[in-house]
Amino acid sequence: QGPSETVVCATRATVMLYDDANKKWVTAGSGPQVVSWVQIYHNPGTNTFRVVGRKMQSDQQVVINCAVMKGMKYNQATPNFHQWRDARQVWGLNFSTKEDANQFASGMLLALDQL
Ligand SMILES: CC(=O)N[C@@H](Cc1ccccc1Cl)C(=O)N1CC[C@@H]2C=C[C@H]3CC[C@@H](C(=O)N4CC[C@@H]5C=C[C@H]6CC[C@@H](C(=O)O)N6C(=O)[C@H]54)N3C(=O)[C@H]21
Repeated sequence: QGPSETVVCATRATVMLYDDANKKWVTAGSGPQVVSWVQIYHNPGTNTFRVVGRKMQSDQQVVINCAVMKGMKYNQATPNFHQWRDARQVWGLNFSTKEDANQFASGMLLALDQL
């Protein structure tokens, strides 16, 4: 979180990427598939939002750092798996509970609404 950023929401999720070449979902980041702490940051100065996720393990590896684009479609494919496209790839968040999923979705929809 930068100095001028506030946290819109924060949940646990496994961050995934769709590997178009091999037509399969892969977990983002290197090493073992662990749950990440995924937050949406808001920079009120520029009115921009970004999704930042860090593995909940010792190295806190950043596995996603992606801008929320105006007009982006946030697809709630299932109650526990939500996805969206950015310019280059498709991101997926696999939530352990519907509550976590709903928490994140409401933060994302709020962000999209403010852009
Ligand atoms: C028009 C458009 O871009 N369409 C996108 C969706 C979209 C629409 C509108 C705006 C943005 C986006 Cl993103 C699109 O169709 N895409 C995005 C890439 C994704 C890839 C595969 C196929 C395989 C079937 C489906 C899928 O992924 N699905 C089903 C639930 C299922 C749930 C869990 C995740 C977890 C890992 C994998 C699994 O279970 O092993 N998995 C799944 O298997 C998960 N799908 C999709 O979903 C595909």
